[in-house]
Amino acid sequence: MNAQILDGKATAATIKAELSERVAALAAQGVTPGLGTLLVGDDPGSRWYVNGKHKDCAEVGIASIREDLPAEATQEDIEAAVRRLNEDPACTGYIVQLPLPKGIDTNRILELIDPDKDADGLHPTNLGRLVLRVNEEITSPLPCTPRGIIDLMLRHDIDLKGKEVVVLGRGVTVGRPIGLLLTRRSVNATVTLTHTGTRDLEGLVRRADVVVAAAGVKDIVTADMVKDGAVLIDVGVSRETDPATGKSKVVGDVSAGAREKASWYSPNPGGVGPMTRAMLLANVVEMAERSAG
Ligand SMILES: Nc1nc(=O)c2c([nH]1)NC[C@@H]1CN(c3ccc(C(=O)N[C@@H](CCC(=O)O)C(=O)O)cc3)C=[N+]21
Repeated sequence: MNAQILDGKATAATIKAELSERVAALAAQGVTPGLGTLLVGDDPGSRWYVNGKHKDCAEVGIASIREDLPAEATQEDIEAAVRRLNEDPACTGYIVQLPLPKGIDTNRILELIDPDKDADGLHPTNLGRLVLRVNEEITSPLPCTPRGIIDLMLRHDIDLKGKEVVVLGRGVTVGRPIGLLLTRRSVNATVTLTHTGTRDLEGLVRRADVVVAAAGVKDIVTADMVKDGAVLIDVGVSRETDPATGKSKVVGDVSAGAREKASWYSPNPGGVGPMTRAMLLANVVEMAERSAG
């Protein structure tokens, strides 16, 4: 089978164009959404991600607010920056770039974020709302990566009702929250969450109509594990040096052989990453729309 590509980059561009119109409508009401970022330290990867978020904002007309702290910043310094963002009226939503330096109590920082400004949708209050609101509309920010994965499939008319979805990886940003979204009545998928303690991973994956691979283990999804015609969403990020160029490159969880058996395949890079960024913008626009009434 020749898998069709779930092109996250192109889909994200479409979403950004839609969001630009909504930002223009807000501007007509005198409202400008503003995304804040809090970055601690000088890790080049984290800096690259944060710069990308501000570039995305500029493209759709969202204002940018930056708090950049040195690697030596203390718990108190970071908490003070969170309070500034909570109080800044120009900042309608913001993210704390993860990971934070060693020695920092990350959960304490994340819990200080005003839930109404939680652009990542990862504050305990917003995760709790996701748990509680099974059927009714959710009017709080949703976790960006899970939302992006589901949106990418639905925009390609992949029907998820009654489908068996197997998720690899129990991380807080993808594996744990995605089941909450997929099992809402409006989506109605059946979800199995697998992790390092799972027995018979192969057997579970072989049943799956949709595999969301977010383990962060290169090629963990092999051809013999995958049902013909499955939808494969490659989320995991590992880095390795490309022998041809000597440069570091992203490698996903889905092997080349597995890809061949898929009906649809979301590549990595070029799939879920750009969708995550687009959903961050969607959360910021929606938060501004809600506060504009
Ligand atoms: N508070 C917080 N929120 C996050 O959402 C968050 C975070 N911290 N820390 C780090 C991870 C990672 N993450 C990515 C976002 C976009 C791409 C992305 O757009 N990647 C491109 C390019 C990849 C490349 O070539 O390096 C792609 O997949 O095509 C990747 C990774 C968000 N994260």
